[in-house]
Amino acid sequence: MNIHSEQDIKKFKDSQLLTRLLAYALPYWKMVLLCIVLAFVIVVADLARPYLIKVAIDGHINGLHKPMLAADGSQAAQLEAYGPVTLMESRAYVRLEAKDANVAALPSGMERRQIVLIDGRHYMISGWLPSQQSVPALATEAGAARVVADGETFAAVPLEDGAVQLFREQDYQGFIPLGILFLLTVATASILSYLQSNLLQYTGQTIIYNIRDQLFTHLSRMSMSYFDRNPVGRLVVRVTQDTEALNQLYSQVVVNLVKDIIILAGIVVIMLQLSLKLALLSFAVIPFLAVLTFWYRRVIRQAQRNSRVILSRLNSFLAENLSGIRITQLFIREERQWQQFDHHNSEYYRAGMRGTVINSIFQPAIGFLGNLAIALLLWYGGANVIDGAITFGVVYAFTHYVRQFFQPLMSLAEKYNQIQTAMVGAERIFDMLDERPTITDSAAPIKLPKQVRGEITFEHVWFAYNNEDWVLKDVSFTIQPGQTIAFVGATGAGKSSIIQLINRFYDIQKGSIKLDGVDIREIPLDELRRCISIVQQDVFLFTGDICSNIRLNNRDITDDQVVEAAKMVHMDEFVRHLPQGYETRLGERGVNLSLGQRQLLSFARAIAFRPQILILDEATSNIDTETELIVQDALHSISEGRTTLIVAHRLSTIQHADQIIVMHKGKVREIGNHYQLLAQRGYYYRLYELQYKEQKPMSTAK
Ligand SMILES: Nc1ncnc2c1ncn2[C@@H]1O[C@H](COP(=O)(O)OP(=O)(O)OP(=O)(O)O)[C@@H](O)[C@H]1O
Repeated sequence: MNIHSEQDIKKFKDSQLLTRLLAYALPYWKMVLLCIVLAFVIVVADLARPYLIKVAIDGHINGLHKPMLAADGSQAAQLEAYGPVTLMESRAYVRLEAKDANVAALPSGMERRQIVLIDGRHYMISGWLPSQQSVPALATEAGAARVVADGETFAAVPLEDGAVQLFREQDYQGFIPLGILFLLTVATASILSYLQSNLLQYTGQTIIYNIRDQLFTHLSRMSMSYFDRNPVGRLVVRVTQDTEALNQLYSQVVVNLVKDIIILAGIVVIMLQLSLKLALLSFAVIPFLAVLTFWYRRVIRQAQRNSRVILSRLNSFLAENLSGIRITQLFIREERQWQQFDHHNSEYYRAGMRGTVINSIFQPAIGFLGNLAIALLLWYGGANVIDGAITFGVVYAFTHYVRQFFQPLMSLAEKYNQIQTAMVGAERIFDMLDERPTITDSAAPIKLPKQVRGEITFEHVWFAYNNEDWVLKDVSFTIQPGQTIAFVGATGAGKSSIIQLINRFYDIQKGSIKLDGVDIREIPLDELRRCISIVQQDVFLFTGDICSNIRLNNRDITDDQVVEAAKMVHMDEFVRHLPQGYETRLGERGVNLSLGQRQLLSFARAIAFRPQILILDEATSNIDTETELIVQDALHSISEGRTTLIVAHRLSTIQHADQIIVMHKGKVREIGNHYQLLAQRGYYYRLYELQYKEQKPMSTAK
């Protein structure tokens, strides 16, 4: 399988994903609950505003022309039951809500009054206009002013500006608490929104922090075969990008979704309360909305998945190609690599465009439906205001509520994107977390004694990386404690594989590998690895200084031990010449050290850890002959009392080994020391001959 072929994982049901995602949020349920409570208060404050405006319009701006009750000043206390009383010329007046005006029987001593506006002048008429759409006109009858409306005639008294002001006074007074309330709702909503968003961010970031930690710990336990299958780029995307998508889910979506639901429910309730007819009219667009949302959900989900898969491929490709940029440039493969990149890039572009097109249809369509609802309101509500069935304030409030109703729907697209991205991210993360390391401790591990002897036995070992092509076939040998053993053989013979098996980077399929007589599968992994150090041809340096690279942050290794190890491999002198000595920082992958210097550092690292078993896999291949002689010399003393395994192509480096194991096509071909093998005149002899033929005459006896 091509490692770039990022899979579209569809292992989990959405409900499973949600349950697992919620499980991460569970420890923070108090915070989440607090956020939801805050969201509730914010919604109440938000929804109160249009209602306050409605009260201002209907109660005060249009309040002057409401039907009134009038009584003698002495009855003012009685009138106060209806609302604030205005006193004018020893008469008391009180406004009635439109519905109170339908009461036919008047309490005794009370009269109907209403202020009407005709040709820019206010008149107080003795009675109520028959309906709100009545158009009053002035008529004079025997010198007295009369007002005629819908065939009814009312006695009328013109009101002076001062008198109108008197009636307006309660409106001016009414605006003050309304204004303060309005301001309070704005301030409350703003402050609580600030608190809520910070709290949400905090919760989201903490959850994601935990997930990232879990991922990293999980990854560091994974077996080598997992890393063979998964390119680094992909894993990096998982830990950084996919977790960020989850953060969005926790900090933006979850609580806001609850908030949106409260808003929608709240608006529906308020609308039904204010006017059943207008509410039903506004809801007429909901079926269209449902169809639109259903369509959107279906298409965007697929588009999102595609886009994520392609992005992951692009990232993996980038990560791999940037690490290998030297090779690309050396072999002048830029054009070809660019073509491949361009292919991924344009696929991602197309996937992105598809998402954009879908969104660019959905959002305006929702907007259109919202405006359609408002148009219906204006048409029907407007006509009803004129008829007097609905007040202007209600229609005004409705237009606001419809807008507020559609706002969460408009941002639904965005949220849906976030949810989808998060779900895809969650799928990948859980898929990764569910992958169990294939190399684990056995159920009942056997602890090693404090002092490991270092005897290694291979008994009929069969091994394949992919369970098919045998790399090692029936390999058996024993290495006595403290012995130095060398592996030789052609490229691909299986030497490095043997090394990888000893520290259980991979597990074998058949046979057994034993350390001090215990099958290594029974030994706790960290105990096994603690007693083995490996020096490889390709040395990896971590960002940090030389000292930390030698001791790999192991606090048990003192500074003196680091220096001692460096001295043993003759690295000390060179390090002391560096500007900051052991504290010299190494750039990413230690670009400021030569290959040979890196290998020396790797030697020092292996020695500092004082392992019982030392493995050198082509460890001196990059070191010059002179330094190699010094290192060989050092090796002599280092390998004293330690089991040492050496893989080398240069036979000169392994002649002193106690045993040489000659590998050929995954099998042990010959075993013996240098002289025994030469005497056998077999495969080793031929190798030796090839390497030394031109340098010195053959000597097989000593
Ligand atoms: N990580 C891996 N995944 C799959 N196959 C592998 C892996 N590493 C090595 N192999 C295969 O195993 C076989 C033996 O490889 P190994 O590295 O053990 O040989 P070697 O004798 O050490 O060779 P060299 O002298 O070149 O280092 C090779 O055919 C190689 O293709």
